[in-house]
Amino acid sequence: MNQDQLKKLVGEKSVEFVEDGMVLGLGTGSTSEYMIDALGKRIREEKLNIIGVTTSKRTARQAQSLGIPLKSVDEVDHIDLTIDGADEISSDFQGIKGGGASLLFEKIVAINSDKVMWIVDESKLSPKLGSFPLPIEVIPYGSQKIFDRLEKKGLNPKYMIDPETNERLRTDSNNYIINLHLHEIDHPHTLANYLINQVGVVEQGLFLDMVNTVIVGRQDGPEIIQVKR
Ligand SMILES: O=C(CO)[C@H](O)[C@H](O)COP(=O)(O)O
Repeated sequence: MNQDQLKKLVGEKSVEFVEDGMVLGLGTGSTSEYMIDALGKRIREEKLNIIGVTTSKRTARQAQSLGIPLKSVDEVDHIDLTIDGADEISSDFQGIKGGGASLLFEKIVAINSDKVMWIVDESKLSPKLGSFPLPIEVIPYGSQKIFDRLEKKGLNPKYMIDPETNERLRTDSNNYIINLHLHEIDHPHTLANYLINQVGVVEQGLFLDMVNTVIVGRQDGPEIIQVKR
C-alpha cells in the first residue's frame, strides 16, 4: 500500500469508533478527508444522528457537501470525540500539527473534546519530534519582529507560502504561519511555553498531552494504540 492508501485505511477505520448521537470534531487534511467521506457514508446508510464541529473552512465545505449537520464549537456543550490527522507523532505520543495551516481551530476543537484520536500513516511516527517543521500562527502586524526574534534564537523560521499565489499563506483567520525548521525538539513543553508567550503568536503547532487514541496505517493493517493519560 502506498501512503495515500494507508491514509484511506485509517480514515475508514476511525469511523468505526463513531456512535449514534455523538458530537464529533472533524479534523483537516488528506487523511481527515477520507475519514469524513467514510463518516458521510455511515450517516447516510445507517441514518446516524451526528453533529460535526469542523476545524477549517475546507473541512466545513466537504462535510456540508456530504450533508453532515454542523455546529460551531460555541454552539455545542461538549464534543465527544475529535478525529484528526497529524504531521508527526513522537514515541511518547506528542504531536506536531498544522501542516495544513489549520492548527488554531484544530487545537480549539481538540482541547474542548472529551477524547482525541489521531489517524496517520506510519511515515508520521518518529522517535523525537522535529523532523516536520513546527508551524506557528502569528497575526500579520508585527510578524516580522517575531520572525527576527525567532531567527536570532536559532529557530530557523520560514513563512509558509501559499502555492497558488506564491505569497505568504493566510489562514482561515487571516493570519500568517511561520514554520520553524528545527530537526529535533528536545524539550517540547519548554518550547511550547516560550512560543505561546510571544506577543502576536496566536497558537503554536505542538499538541502536547492531548491524544487518547492513535490509529497507525501499517502495511499489515491498522494498528490501534490507546495512550495512557
Ligand atoms: O494538522 C493538519 C492540518 O493543519 C493535518 O492534520 C496534518 O497536516 C496532516 O495532514 P495529512 O492528513 O494531509 O497528512
